Amino acid sequence: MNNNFLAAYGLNDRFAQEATLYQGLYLARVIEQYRDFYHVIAENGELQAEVSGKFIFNARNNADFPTVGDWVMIDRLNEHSGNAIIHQVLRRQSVFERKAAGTTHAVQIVAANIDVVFICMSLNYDFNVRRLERYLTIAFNSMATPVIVLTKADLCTDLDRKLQKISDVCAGTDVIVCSSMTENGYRDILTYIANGKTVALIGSSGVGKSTLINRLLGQEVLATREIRDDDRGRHTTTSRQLLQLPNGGLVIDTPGMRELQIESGDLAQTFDDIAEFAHKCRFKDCSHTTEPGCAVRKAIENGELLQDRVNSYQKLQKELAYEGLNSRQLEQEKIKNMFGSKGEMKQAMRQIKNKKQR
Ligand SMILES: Nc1nc2c(ncn2[C@@H]2O[C@H](COP(=O)(O)OP(=O)(O)OP(=O)(O)O)[C@@H](O)[C@H]2O)c(=O)[nH]1
Ligand SMILES: [Zn+2]
Repeated sequence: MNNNFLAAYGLNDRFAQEATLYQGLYLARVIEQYRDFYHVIAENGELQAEVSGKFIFNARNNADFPTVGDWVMIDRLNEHSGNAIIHQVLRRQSVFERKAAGTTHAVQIVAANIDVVFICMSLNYDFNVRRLERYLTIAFNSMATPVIVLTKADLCTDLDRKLQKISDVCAGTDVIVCSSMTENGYRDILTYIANGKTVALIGSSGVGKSTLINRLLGQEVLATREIRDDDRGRHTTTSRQLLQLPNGGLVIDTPGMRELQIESGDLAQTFDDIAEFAHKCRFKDCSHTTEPGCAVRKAIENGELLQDRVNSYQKLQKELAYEGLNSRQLEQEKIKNMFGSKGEMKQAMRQIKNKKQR
């Protein structure tokens, strides 16, 4: 297998190793998703592919189907006898999901195997610490590493105050300040995009994600807003969803990633300060509203916690869909199906756990 070529598409030892479980099949990465087929990159280059009938039969829900960023096992390396057939999706290292429109239970996977997710927020009108908390929750739940990117520094006059506000809610997450108005305005971001690493950008519309991706690409591949306004639709010049950057990194930019809202998430990590107090509440399922012996309310009274922050925690808690599985649970389910022996499964679970603790 020519893994050097695929390394430029993010192949690492973990996937290469898992691929050896599937004798006679070839490793490929999904770079684009259409309704009924995919574009994948394999060791000889790009191919059109579709899932096998057996795959469809065995799929339990949408989340089982390949998505952009997935590593898959296909049956051929050339197209001469029709589409390549996808037989298997390798276990995802990270996964971004959203609820499918109009349903309460079905989740839709929007991208997989992202190493670093840039949470983009502009320093002017979009600046909102509560929104940042939401995106951090999404990021932590995905198992990708979040980095906060503050855009449009040129439009901000009180940077220090805003940075302080951010450090109050997300100590431990790196923060980058950037601007497209200066030549080197994106230099710091590049330090997070190593060779073969896959990144993605999330954040509200208009914060400058396309501008940033174009800068990273070194060319105007994506239509930014001023171009889009008089030109129909977005991404007019390309429909690629997984792009290679000149420095060897990869960026995933799917419509789904752009529309991510908080739908599932593990709030504990984003709100670990609150969780610490909640631990000491008299009742295990304390809602921190009227219960006696509530350590969270006491912390607010003592000035150890901000009422605002607790409010947004409670609001998010309500919004979270607890029905259905979150992405981590989905992956665990999948491992169970994939690995026959308990030992193999345990090992895989340990890997996930280690990754989570990092
Ligand atoms: N002043 C200033 N404007 C910027 C900066 N970065 C982007 N913009 C402008 O902000 C507008 C929106 O930028 P886009 O890159 O299209 O935003 P986006 O996040 O991709 O938006 P969606 O595609 O809708 O998600 C454009 O007019 C950009 O030129 C910046 O650093 N400073
Ligand atoms: Zn309480």
